[in-house]
Amino acid sequence: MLPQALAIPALLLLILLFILSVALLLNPKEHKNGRKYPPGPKPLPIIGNLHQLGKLPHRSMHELSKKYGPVMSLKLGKVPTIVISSPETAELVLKTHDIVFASRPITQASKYICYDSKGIIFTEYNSYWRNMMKLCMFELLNMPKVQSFAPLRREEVGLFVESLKKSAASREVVNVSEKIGDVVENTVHRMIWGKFDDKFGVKQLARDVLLLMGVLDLGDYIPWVGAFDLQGLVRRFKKAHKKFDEVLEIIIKDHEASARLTDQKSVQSIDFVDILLSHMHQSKDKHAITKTNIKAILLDIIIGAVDTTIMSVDWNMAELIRHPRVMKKLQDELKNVVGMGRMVEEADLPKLPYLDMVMKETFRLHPPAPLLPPRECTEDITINGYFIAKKSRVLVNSWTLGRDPKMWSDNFEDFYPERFHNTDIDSHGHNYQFLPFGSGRRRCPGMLLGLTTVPFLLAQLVHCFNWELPPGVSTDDMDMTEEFGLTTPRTQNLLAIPTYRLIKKVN
Ligand code: HEM
Repeated sequence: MLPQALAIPALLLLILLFILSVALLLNPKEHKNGRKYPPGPKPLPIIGNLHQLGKLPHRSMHELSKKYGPVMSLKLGKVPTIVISSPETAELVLKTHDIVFASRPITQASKYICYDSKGIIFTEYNSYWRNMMKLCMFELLNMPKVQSFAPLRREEVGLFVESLKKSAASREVVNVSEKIGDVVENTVHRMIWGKFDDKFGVKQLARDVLLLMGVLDLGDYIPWVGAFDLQGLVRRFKKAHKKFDEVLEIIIKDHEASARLTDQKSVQSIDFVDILLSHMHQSKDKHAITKTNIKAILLDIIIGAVDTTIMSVDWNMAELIRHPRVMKKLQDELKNVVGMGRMVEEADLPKLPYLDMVMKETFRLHPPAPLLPPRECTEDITINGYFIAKKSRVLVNSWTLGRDPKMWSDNFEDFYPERFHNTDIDSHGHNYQFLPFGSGRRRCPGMLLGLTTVPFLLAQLVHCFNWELPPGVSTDDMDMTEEFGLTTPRTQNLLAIPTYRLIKKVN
């Protein structure tokens, strides 16, 4: 018999143990080996929680996280996956423990299309990635380099405005999304290859690659689907890669030949291929840059730059047309700062605070990469009290962060750029409720370029033209549904009629 003094605590302990065991039986995942695992919906055999992703996984995960919390566990096929859904936990992953989450999983697409993951985006975190990132940051995407391409952007945007002016003169309905796509593609491709006539169809090949990269590849989650190529994707990946590679070879050979012919190219005509070729085989160690590395970087730059920029400008225009008050306020700012006699110059951008707020508000509601490209955890770690095993895939739901009512107040669903007024929230990745370019070591290296191209193009569209929807279409009819892929564009193209509004001839 237990002494009376101990009997009551022992009984209490027994009751407690019983309650705990029942709780563990009901939710066996949450505690194992003394570890507390993140909660999440129960996975099915083989597919795990794949069936719960729906057409728009960021939205499905948003709904699930309301029930399971900001560190949620899913099993995608056989891949343990953690979804991060609050600014506090995002900070733990992207700042406090950044190095543990700085790797990316290798996917079939990155293996077969992106030169066995030899670029930047889909590369594991290691000395190879650090070297490639350094090369990109110092040689291609730093501020002086971004500025050196300003004349190119100005020329392409000038052509873009001229073509819209023609449509305006004939009151044509313009496919604004397509036009934005063209000007962004022209700008990015010219920066990469220089002025070219695209006789090999590299733009279309790049489009094919971008489309394939966005397909949900079940082989990444259920190995036998990949091994037997049941979706037929591996065949398509290899075919797209081969075609793209053949054209790249020709373009690179062309550049090598012209480099031999002309010792000195003018600074303005130097493109990314020239810059990268000048670094080829410079060092003798394992980090020497080879032609394959160059091709992989060029492809990753296309993957990183094209669709993100197009969809950013497109969503901005769609939101502005839906919100005439905001459009008018932005046009007034442009009128006051730039005047009605000329187009916007890049030098004007820092003097346009409302334009900056509009762009941020669009990024908040429509982040181009709503789940950020996946990270992979490189060691066992505990986040917010939850154990996360090495090799888990980690998704930061940037779309949810932009809708956190604690951070953005109850009107978080509204398009209201003024919410950024008098705040120090910027796009650089240290405000964890707002991560359009990600954060930490893997933050977007093209951020400066993106933060120049997007507002420059947008400002031009808004300053040079008034926009109205086609006859019979009202703002309520605008379909704002998203499509999930590598980025998250609108499913419908934006159609509108421009009216030219500048007074003098465009300079
Ligand atoms: C509006 C434009 C853009 C947006 C919104 C955007 C967004 C992003 C995001 C969210 C990431 C993932 C960051 C993370 O995991 O923390 C990323 C990565 C990346 N972006 Fe961008 N991006 C844009 C433009 C560009 C441009 C113009 C380039 C290149 C010229 C570029 C190249 C890359 C690359 C190479 C990575 C991979 C970085 C790594 O994994 O180490 N991006 N971008």
